Amino acid sequence: MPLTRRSLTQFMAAGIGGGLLTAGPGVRAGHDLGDRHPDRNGAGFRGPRMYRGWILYVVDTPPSGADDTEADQQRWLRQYRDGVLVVSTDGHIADVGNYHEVAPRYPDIPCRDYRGMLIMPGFIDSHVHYVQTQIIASYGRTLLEWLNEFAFPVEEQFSAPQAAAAVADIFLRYLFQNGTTTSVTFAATYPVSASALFEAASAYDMRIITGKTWMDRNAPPQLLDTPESAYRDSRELIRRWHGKGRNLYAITPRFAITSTFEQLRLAGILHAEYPSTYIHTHLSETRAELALVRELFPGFRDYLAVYEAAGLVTERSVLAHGVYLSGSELSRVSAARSTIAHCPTSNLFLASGLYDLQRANRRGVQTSIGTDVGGGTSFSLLRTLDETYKSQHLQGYPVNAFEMLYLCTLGAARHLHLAGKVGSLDIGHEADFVVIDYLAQGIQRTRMEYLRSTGGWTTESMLFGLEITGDDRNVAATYVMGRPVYASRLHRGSHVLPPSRASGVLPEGLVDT
Ligand SMILES: Nc1nc2[nH]cnc2c(=O)[nH]1
Repeated sequence: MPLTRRSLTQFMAAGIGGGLLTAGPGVRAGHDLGDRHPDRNGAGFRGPRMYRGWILYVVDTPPSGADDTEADQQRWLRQYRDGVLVVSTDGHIADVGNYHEVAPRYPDIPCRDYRGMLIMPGFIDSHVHYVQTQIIASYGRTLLEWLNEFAFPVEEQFSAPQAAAAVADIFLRYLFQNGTTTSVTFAATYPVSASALFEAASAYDMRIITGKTWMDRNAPPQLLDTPESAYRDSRELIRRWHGKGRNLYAITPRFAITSTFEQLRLAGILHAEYPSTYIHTHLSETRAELALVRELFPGFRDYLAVYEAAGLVTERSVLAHGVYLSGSELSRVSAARSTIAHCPTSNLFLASGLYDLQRANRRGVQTSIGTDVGGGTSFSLLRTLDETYKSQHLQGYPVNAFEMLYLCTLGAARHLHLAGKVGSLDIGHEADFVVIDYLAQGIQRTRMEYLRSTGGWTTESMLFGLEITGDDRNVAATYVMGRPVYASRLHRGSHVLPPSRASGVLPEGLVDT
């Protein structure tokens, strides 16, 4: 079934449920609340803000069992049922706590009322391919066929700066629509494809981790680079983007099948030269891939050993999938403090296999969650947690609601060395947060009414219901560095500007929220 390529014009016209609200770099001036001042566009005021709602976030690793009492939960959970989040002008969290204790301290700061909704840290997607946005749900193939038939052809389009910029912008809007505020994403082999995403993310002051993909074999010739060109181009991109604003660079060899050892070795050398970059690659996703890696690298004891020999297994490595890792490989991933990005919607869609989270936990392996679009089937981390639960439950590990939240907020932030910045709503963090209407769907209200009547309505049951039934319909608003970047049509107030035009042009003016 050949992929029909939609023109970008058609693509951009495709609707998104809510709307982009505002973009542009925030003002950085320390962590004080700051003075009110006109926005750079001159429309509306930027100043400190308060947000009232049910504030919920994890502050430490939740235990695996599901039977902690609410008192035990104090160790690793923060929640303020009638809470308030105070955000400074420079987009950091200045205060957080119970509304009636905290709000009186800030009598002059306007408050947005989100009572009846949750306020949680923005989600962190630890593995996704922005360049595969258009090929989501491409039918009936397993990984290697799917790459040849769908992924490689669409990625060829990203040599054109305009095409890359258009998809980068719409990709970010899908992330915001789904409450995602940090993303570790593949680009294509073309350097311009990485620059386009850095540029688009910079316009929102969003934290993005990406890099050009390295591939010097086993892919269409148009997509190939060489060890030297990949090294040179990546080094140039690192110098241009890494650490600029909130942008971070990931050295991104696709996987062992599409790189010679010489290329992998150069990727490792580049990482050693720029140790604050990340390594982002795929590892041990399908049996067919494993067999091919064995053929291509006959001298190595296993798949991981290829990356180890190239210097690619470090505490800054994000290794996507890890479905078929041996005990020895898991122990070595754990010792290196690398992270496995678990991508259940993709693993099920491509029939790759089931990642064993409990086994990984027992070996001390750090796991985060990735949507892996376009192999994955949704940009929603909530949808992805639903599939996480099912994939793990099938293997005897019905992962609990708080562990799932941890995996795509604080846990991911820790694994990415971003703790203290994102993944939490404690004071001093960057104000990336999502407002969740946990009763947006009728079935969620029906469920709550039943649980309330039977005494089963707790934070945990609310959260679990959200993770299993939730999706972008539950995302009321998304904020990046304290600025609103998305508000759903359902939840938008009259003070909010109309959505941007579908052309992808950024809206003028600001939302006074
Ligand atoms: N899911 C997935 N696995 C890969 N392995 C190598 N490339 C890819 C890709 O694009 N998607």
